[in-house]
Amino acid sequence: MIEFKDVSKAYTPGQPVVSNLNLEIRDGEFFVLIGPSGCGKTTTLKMINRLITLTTGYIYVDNKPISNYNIQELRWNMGYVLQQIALFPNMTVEENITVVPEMKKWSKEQMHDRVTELLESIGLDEDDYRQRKISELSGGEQQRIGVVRALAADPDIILMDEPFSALDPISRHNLQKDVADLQKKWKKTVVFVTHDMQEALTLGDRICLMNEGQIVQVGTPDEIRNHPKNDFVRDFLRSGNIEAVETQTIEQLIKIGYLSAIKPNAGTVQGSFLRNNDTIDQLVLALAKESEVFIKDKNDQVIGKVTQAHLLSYLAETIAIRGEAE
Ligand SMILES: Nc1ncnc2c1ncn2[C@@H]1O[C@H](COP(=O)(O)OP(=O)(O)OP(=O)(O)O)[C@@H](O)[C@H]1O
Repeated sequence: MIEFKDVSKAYTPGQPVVSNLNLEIRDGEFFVLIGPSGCGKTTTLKMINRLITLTTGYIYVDNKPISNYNIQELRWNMGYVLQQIALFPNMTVEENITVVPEMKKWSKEQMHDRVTELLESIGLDEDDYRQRKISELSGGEQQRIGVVRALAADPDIILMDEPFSALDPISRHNLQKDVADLQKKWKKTVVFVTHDMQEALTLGDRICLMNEGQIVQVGTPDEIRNHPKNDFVRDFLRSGNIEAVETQTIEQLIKIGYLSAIKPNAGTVQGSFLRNNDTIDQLVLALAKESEVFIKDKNDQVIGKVTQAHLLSYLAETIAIRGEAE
């Protein structure tokens, strides 16, 4: 667990950019820090691995103040992924991934197996990618390597600072999915900074919305969407084109009848699947590739399918309604 107790940071004495932060980030949780530019997200994140020294208060990792840790021990146990890909361009993929395991004196065999495992986990062919130089990879591939490098020495905590903001929407979406899958698989505690509300709602188990160095609201995506604490939270939701949960999830299409039944006795259903509480954005991406997508409910039961025609009709209606409102 990571715990903030009355934490403040002032780069200039008397002018705190983060004030009286009290937070508990649970083990295995995907915790998102979000807020407008300059609100103190990066400062908060970097205080956790002591890249920035806090001014007052305490941060505890597993009940021990971070100041009591040997700094190497602390950082080796925290993966760190940045927006600017901080890989070594002239070194190979393998050499980049094994920087920390190398420092921790893992055996050659252990490191080789770990690289294989990590490349597999992000769908990159190990024979093709292991010996490639970073400079020979696309931006999306580089950022994938950045993510698995942070996982290489099996840290308990991963800190991520706007890791996908420089990527195109498709690479971004794919990497979001990879990171969500990796976090679930390896049960890491992730602290993730973003200013993109859609990203926060998709990835976060809990979201901490900050403004001017203070916490405005902490809650699950549903709590934030359904019970925004004040107008600032409402405005921030709107900035991500998120009005309210029911207008933005597949459930909305289902409610108005855009769901086709699947023939009884159709046998095993094959194709793409989404859940009724997934977002319309996810549906758009899925239906850009397939003509129909099967929808599951929260109990994992397939309840029907949504087609491209359904989506188009729904979007046309939404545009028409917006037009009337304006
Ligand atoms: N090294 C520094 N020295 C002085 N002031 C700083 C320093 N780093 C950040 N600040 C200031 O602290 C405040 C918070 O910055 P921080 O980078 O934490 O915000 P942020 O929410 O991550 O912003 P962004 O989304 O733009 O990255 C800003 O006003 C910034 O100008």
